[in-house]
Formats: sequence, structure tokens, C-alpha cells
Amino acid sequence: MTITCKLLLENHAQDWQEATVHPFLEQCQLGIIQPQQFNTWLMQDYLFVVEFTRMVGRVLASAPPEHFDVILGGLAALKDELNWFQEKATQRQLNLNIKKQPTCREYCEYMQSLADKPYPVQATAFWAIELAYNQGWQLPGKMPDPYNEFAQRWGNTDFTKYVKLLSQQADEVLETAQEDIQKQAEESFLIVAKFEHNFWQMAFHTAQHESK
Ligand SMILES: Cc1ncc(CN)c(N)n1
Repeated sequence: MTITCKLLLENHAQDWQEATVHPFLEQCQLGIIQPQQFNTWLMQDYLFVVEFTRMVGRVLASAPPEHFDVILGGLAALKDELNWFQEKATQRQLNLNIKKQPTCREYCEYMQSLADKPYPVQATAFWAIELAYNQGWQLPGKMPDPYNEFAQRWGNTDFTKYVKLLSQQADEVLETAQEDIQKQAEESFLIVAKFEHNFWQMAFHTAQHESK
């Protein structure tokens, strides 16, 4: 049977729940997240997005031309996102010139390793990474300031539509992919789910001295 994005979500509901529902997000929604937890997330996520942008560049290099429009739209949004992260860091007086924490580093290394994988695997991982933030920031419901701006960035309806297009592109190439490639795509989905969970854990359990 051909694997699809929908089937991956159905077959691995528990892993996906752990990737997208976390006390970090719940405490943002309640307005009680601690500044050092939030700032750790913000700084590490900036470093993540730098590497993610490079990953999407490599996805584009592997993609068929019919998929360029959606991927190029994603890259343009990422350019805006990197500038926005820098603004948010300046407002919070945060220095982005810091080292990656181990969880962030391992996730970034994983994204680099995807370059050697067939396009259907890359497209599946790309979709899963974007869906994790789309659902993660959307599910808790409206957030108070200053977190609403963050929730809106990934939870807005246009981003949901973009993630849907990514799932369609992944499904299209999974349909004709050989069984072992479909298996690799499933593995990549599970690895992304694990890293997403670990990323929230990293920020949530940060110690005061690690935040600056
Ligand atoms: C850890 C993580 N995962 C996903 C996204 C959404 N691009 C993000 N910004 N950071």
C-alpha cells in the first residue's frame, strides 16, 4: 500500500501528538512561560531556521520543476522569517551569535543528512517540519501578547494552505516511489516528530544561565 501524509499521521498519532502538543506551547497560551524558556526557544529556533533554509534550498535542487513554485514561495517566506527573528531578538536584547544546544545541533545535522536521500524522503521531511509548527502553534488556541504574534506566524490560515500544498507534493512523489523509499520517508517522519518533541523539551527545561 502506498504511504501518504495522511496515513503517516494516522499510523503514528502518538508520536505526532508528542511533537505538537507540549507544556511549552500550553504555557505560552496561558501567558505563564518564563522569559528564559521563551528566549532559549527563540534563539535556538533562529539557528534552526538558518539551517532549515539551507535544507529547503537543497530540497529545491532535488525537486521536479512542477514543484518549484511552492518551494520558492517557502524560501521567500523563510527570508522574511529570518529577518523577523532578528528583529524579535533585538527587541528582547538577545544575542543570536551563540552556540547551538545539542538538540538543535543534532536536528540541524539530520537536516543536512537529508541531502543524500531521494526526493520523496526530503519532501516528506519538509512537509512534516512545517506541519509540526503549523499545528503546534495553532492547536492551543488564541495566545496572549506577546506570544500571539508567534502563534500567528505559523498558525495562520495561509501557512496551513502552504503546508497542505507541501503534503500534496510529497504524496504525489510517494505514490510512485519504491517500497524502500516509502519506508525511508516513514522513518524521516518519525525522526522529525522525535526532534520536534526534543526541541520543545530543550527550551522548556532550559536553565537560567543557558538562556543568554
Ligand atoms: C524546530 C522547528 N520546527 C519547525 C519549524 C518551522 N519551520 C521551526 N521554525 N522550528
